[in-house]
Amino acid sequence: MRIAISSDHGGNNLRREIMQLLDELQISYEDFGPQSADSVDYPDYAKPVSEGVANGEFDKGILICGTGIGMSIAANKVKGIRCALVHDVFSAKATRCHNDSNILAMGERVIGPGLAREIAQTWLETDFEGGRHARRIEKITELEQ
Ligand SMILES: O=C(CO)[C@H](O)[C@H](O)[C@H](O)COP(=O)(O)O
Repeated sequence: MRIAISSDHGGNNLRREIMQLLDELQISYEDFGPQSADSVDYPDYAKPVSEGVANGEFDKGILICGTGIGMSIAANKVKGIRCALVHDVFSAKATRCHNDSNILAMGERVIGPGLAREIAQTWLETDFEGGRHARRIEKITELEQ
């Protein structure tokens, strides 16, 4: 599994925490920054991760900003992206099982690093269930046309 990850300035610390988790889990990833604490615009950092997942260069993406909201809105503008904004473990599991979400968004100003790590690990390790959920994903895809 290959992961693309980025944040804005509001998500820098949590992004580093999640990259540490990916190292621990021996999951390979590409870090799209930012590399400084300067204020940046989250759509600029959502773009390479979302496009990389949409074009198949990466299997999944992780986006972090202050709330996760801006990142998730931006990511979901890219065709083929199903970005889930998640701040609890139940939803992390459910969005993989039911929505086959391919990007996880979280907010550094919303949850602490311990919960964020648990959410990310659950999301990374949970498979899509298919079945009735596949039919619904097809209908989401139709909305993109
Ligand atoms: O997009 C967001 C809100 O939906 C993110 O939380 C951003 O990180 C936030 O807007 C950045 O705010 P700042 O005041 O410029 O740090």
